[in-house]
Amino acid sequence: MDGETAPEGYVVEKCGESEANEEEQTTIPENVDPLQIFRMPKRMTLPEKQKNSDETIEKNLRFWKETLENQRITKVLAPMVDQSELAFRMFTRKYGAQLTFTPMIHAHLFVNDGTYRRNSLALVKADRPLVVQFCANKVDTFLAACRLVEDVCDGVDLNLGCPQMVAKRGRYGSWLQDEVDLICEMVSAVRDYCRLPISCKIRVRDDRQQTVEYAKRLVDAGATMLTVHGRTRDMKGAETGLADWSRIRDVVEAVGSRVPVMANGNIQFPGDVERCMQATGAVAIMSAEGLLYNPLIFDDANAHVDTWKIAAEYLEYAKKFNAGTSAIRAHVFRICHHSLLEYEDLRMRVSLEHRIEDFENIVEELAKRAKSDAEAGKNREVEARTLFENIRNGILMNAIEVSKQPHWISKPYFRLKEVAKESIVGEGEKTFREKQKEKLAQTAKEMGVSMKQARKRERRQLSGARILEAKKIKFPPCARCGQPAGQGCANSKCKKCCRYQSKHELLDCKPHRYLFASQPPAVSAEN
Ligand SMILES: Cc1cc2nc3c(=O)[nH]c(=O)nc-3n(C[C@H](O)[C@H](O)[C@H](O)COP(=O)(O)O)c2cc1C
Repeated sequence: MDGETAPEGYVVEKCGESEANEEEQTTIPENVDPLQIFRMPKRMTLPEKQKNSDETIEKNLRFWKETLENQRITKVLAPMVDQSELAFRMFTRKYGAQLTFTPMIHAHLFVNDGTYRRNSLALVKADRPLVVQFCANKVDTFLAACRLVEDVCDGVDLNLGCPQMVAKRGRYGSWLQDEVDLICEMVSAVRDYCRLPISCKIRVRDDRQQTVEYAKRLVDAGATMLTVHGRTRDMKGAETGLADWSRIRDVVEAVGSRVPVMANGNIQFPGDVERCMQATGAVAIMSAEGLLYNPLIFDDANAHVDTWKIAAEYLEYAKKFNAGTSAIRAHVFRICHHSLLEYEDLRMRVSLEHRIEDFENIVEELAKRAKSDAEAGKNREVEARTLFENIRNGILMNAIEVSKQPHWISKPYFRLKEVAKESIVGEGEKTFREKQKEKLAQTAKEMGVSMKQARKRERRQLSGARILEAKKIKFPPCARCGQPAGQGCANSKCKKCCRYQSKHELLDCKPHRYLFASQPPAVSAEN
């Protein structure tokens, strides 16, 4: 089936897939437990396309303004690929997030691939209000995707901010901002034919006036809410830098009376929400990285606590809401970022483990070490309090100050460029990055290869050495043959030696699934 030109009322299914028994329920039943997980069905039928009445369009236009006002929503969790998954959405809600966005979903895959659809969207009734975000570059596909989620969320959003190369190749995100007519057509189609209000998430353009014109066009086309990220498309990776809140204010002044504008960028400390609202005039604040490194920044009372406590609680949510391994790993990395820089072996374990129990063990170990670090003389109480006081007094903590705080206290992550801005580097001195670059140029020259190749080789060597190092930690040698022993093996042996010993001595080893003691050999897993 061609998702781009699909006729009305078609059945959406993956090519070659026949799932006669698959449920076709597309709404969350009324009497369901608010925490029960609902997944999108693999097979879905789009109802007849009907044009919205003027009243519906008018109602949708008012929806976000009234919802944000009535529910006093000011704190919003940003859409983040693999990171604003159900578990993290629910976790941040506990600590102050009032509106959440799903990770970006590819509209084309969502419409055409039942397996992708099922895996890309997990929902619970308690996670509302919720916006489902799509990326798309075709009017029909985008509209079909939006109509598929009509009964499971409160709004749909078009991602016009993603600056990555993958988005450039796929022609979506911020790379679509050069095709404003197409964007407007997509937005208008949803306004006219979908029951949900449509919003857009944009980046500021290089030029102030251009940004304002862009925002006006989107609102004219039917956008009922705008999120403005105060960085341009080129501000990414090492060049991320600080968001410019004054550029967000331009948009608020231009269209703020017609639709709500949310500000995004640089929310890293609790007080930043109020500061940003004041500086931009935006009605609400959206945070992404700030919440990843410290999921409690929206909760002024608890904002700076031990990272291992936060990580342990997140893992409970991950278990409850069935988060995927890559999302869990990335969250543990970010929440415990500063501590994992101290404990290299734990960092390696985070990158290699897969099971949730393993992540729990790592966090437990981190807690033990952090506590003993604290007992070993660092004046944790005073330092933590200083950090909090500084924030409360509205003194924006600079990177140097933050880096002085104990690593186990949650705090934001600063990129080198921002650190440099905060005058960690004296005048005329070279930044860490510049020094690294010089070193790499020297290596490349010696090896007679390009800088890119030299960097690749360096990385390969580094990761090889790290994996070997981690393997040493993970797999102690088998007590019999010296090969790596199985993880958690009851006999401290490799699989083969464990089987030999278990069979002859009638022992159980659960990790290797040998049950010679508890089950007769005939039904043992060795067969
Ligand atoms: C891990 C990660 C994933 C992201 N994924 C998305 C996404 O799916 N859709 C989107 O519009 N923006 C995405 N973004 C951008 C954020 O929503 C946000 O606009 C950006 O990080 C700036 O906000 P911040 O300064 O609070 O981090 C992502 C950002 C991060 C860090």
